[in-house]
Amino acid sequence: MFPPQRVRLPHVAPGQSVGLYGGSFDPIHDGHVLVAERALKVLKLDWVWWLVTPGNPLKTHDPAHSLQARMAAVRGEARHPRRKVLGIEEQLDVRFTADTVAMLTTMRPDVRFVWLMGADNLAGFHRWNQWRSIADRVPIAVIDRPGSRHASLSAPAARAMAGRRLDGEDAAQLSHLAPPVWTFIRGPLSPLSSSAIRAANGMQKPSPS
Ligand SMILES: Nc1ncnc2c1ncn2[C@@H]1O[C@H](COP(=O)(O)OP(=O)(O)OP(=O)(O)O)[C@@H](O)[C@H]1O
Ligand SMILES: O=C(O)c1ccc[n+]([C@@H]2O[C@H](COP(=O)([O-])O)[C@@H](O)[C@H]2O)c1
Repeated sequence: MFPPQRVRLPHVAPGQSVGLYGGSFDPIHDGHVLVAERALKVLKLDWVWWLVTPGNPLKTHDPAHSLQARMAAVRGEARHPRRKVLGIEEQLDVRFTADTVAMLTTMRPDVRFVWLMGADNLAGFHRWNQWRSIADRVPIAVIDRPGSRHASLSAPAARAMAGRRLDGEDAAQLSHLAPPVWTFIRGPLSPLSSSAIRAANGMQKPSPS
């Protein structure tokens, strides 16, 4: 299905765990860094791979910054150890997370991948292309976000996967469990959003998170 030879993945030892943190990062802000660092710690991950998307398939506007500029900014700002910054969706010309996850789990079946997302994304997860196939392939960690907790936990995908929810206190086990399985991670919150930053810079109106 995919031509893996077109993409080189970072080194990761067999059996290690990798948090896949997909995002527009248009631009990156401290809320993103908080999410990655919290996931790394709470889930006891070996790595976080920042997957900078060429463009969110559900967003109607193109990113304000080029993929190269966004990746460079992520490299500059996300200085936590154990991070890698990838543009594999551009390299493979895929846009849907289901395809990205299928490719990665096929290429590295010996790695424990976990998908990371903010709570606002769980609220709309049921609208993603083949969302159930994503949930069937990798555990999912949802990180709390101001104003999104209720909408996410009562969303169609959360209800559909209610029986597969792991208590947040057991989050360190998540990457060891067979999907579908997910957990909700609470902790320090950041009110930051890229759309508010773009609006403050006169780039576009803030979008509701
Ligand atoms: N402040 C935050 N707290 C928790 N999660 C966040 C926060 N900001 C972004 N995220 C999560 O990080 C990932 C990437 O988000 P994205 O790059 O779209 O940033 P954003 O601030 O939500 O942008 P926009 O305002 O343009 O929608 C998503 O999973 C999103 O839910
Ligand atoms: O595959 C989909 O249908 C899909 C729909 C919406 C968002 N995503 C992915 O979700 C991640 C977060 O996107 P964003 O724009 O909220 O940062 C990013 O990796 C997107 O490609 C994926």
